[in-house]
Amino acid sequence: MKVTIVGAGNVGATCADVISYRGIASEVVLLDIKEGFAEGKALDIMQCATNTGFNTKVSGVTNDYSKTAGSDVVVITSGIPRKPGMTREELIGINAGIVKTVAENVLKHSPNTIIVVVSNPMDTMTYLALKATGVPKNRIIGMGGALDSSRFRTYLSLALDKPANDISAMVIGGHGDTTMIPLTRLASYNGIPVTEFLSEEVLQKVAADTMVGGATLTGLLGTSAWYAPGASVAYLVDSILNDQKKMIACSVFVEGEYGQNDICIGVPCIIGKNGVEEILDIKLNDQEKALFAKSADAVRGMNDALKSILV
Ligand SMILES: NC(=O)c1ccc[n+]([C@@H]2O[C@H](COP(=O)([O-])OP(=O)(O)OC[C@H]3O[C@@H](n4cnc5c(N)ncnc54)[C@H](O)[C@@H]3O)[C@@H](O)[C@H]2O)c1
Ligand SMILES: O=C(O)C[C@H](O)C(=O)O
Repeated sequence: MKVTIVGAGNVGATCADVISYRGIASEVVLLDIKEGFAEGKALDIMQCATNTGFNTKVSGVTNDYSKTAGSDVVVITSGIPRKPGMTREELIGINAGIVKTVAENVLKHSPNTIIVVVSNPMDTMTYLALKATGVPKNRIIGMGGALDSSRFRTYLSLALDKPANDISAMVIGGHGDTTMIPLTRLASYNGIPVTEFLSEEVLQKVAADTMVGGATLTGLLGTSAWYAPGASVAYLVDSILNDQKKMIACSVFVEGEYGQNDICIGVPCIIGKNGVEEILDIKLNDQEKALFAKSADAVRGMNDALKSILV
C-alpha cells in the first residue's frame, strides 16, 4: 500500500518514520516544495532500515506530484506551524491556499485516495479540502482528536501514576485551545471510571492541560510538536490501510450528528479501508452538549473566513 505525505517537515517526516518502522505501508512518498528537502528526509529514514528491520520503500520528491500517483492515502502536513503565543486559527491566511492547492494536485494523480488533513487550523482545513475537491465526505479525514485523546490519556496516566495504555479516554469537538472537549465523564482506567480515583479538581486540571497541550509544547519547543502528531497520523493511516475499524476521534463532515451540519469537527468515528465508515453519535449530557454546540459555532466561524478562498 502506498502513502504520500505532502510536507516533509517535522510532522510529515515523523509520520513517514513511524509508518516505516511499524511496517504500516509498503511505500511512502514524501513531497515538499523546498528543493531536495523531501529527498534528504526520505534518504535519512531509509538509512534506518538495516538497524530497525523495516522494508518500507521511502522516497522524496520536490514538488513532482506525478511520483505520488496511485496513493491509497495522502497526508497533508504542508503549511506553517504556529509560534509561541499564536493560536492555530491565526495560520488560516497562509495555510488555506497551500492546503487547497495541495489537495487539488494530489487528486489529479490519485483520484480515489483518502486524504488525511493535518495542517492547521485543522478542522477548517479539512472542510476546505472537502469543499474544494468535492471528494465524498468519507474520504476526507482531519487528524486532531487522535492526538488530543493521546494527550488526554497521557495527562490522566500522570495523574493516576499508571500506564497510559491502561487508560481509555477521548477528546471531541474542535482542535482548538478553547474548543476541544475532553470527555472526563467517560474516561476509564481498565474499564473503571477515573472518577473513582481522581477528584473533580484534578480531573478539571487534566482536562485544562489537555486543551492547551499543543500550545504548551509550542511554548517549550518554539514550534508545534511533532512526535505525537506524527505517531497519531500513523495510527490513523494504519486503521485505513489495514481496515482495522478502530474508533478514533476525527474531524469529519457532519450532517445532523450532534445536532450540527456543514462543518468538519472532531467526533468518534469507525475508521477502515473506506475511510470514515461510521460516525458514532453518542449520548452527551447537557453540559457536554452545550460545550459541543459552542465548539461547533467557533469552527463554523472559522469556515466563514474561507468564503473568499473557495470562490
Ligand atoms: N492536526 C494536528 O494535530 C497537528 C499537529 C501538529 C502540527 N500540525 C500542523 O501541521 C502543519 C505542519 O507542521 P510542522 O511542524 O510539520 O511544520 P514544518 O514547518 O516543520 O513542515 C511543514 C513543511 O511543509 C512544507 N510546505 C509548505 N508549503 C508547501 C506546499 N505548498 N507543498 C508542499 N510542501 C509545503 C514546508 O516546506 C515544510 O517542510 C502546521 O500547519 C501545524 O500547525 C497539526
Ligand atoms: O498546537 C499546534 O500548534 C500543533 C498541533 O495542532 C498540536 O496540537 O500539536
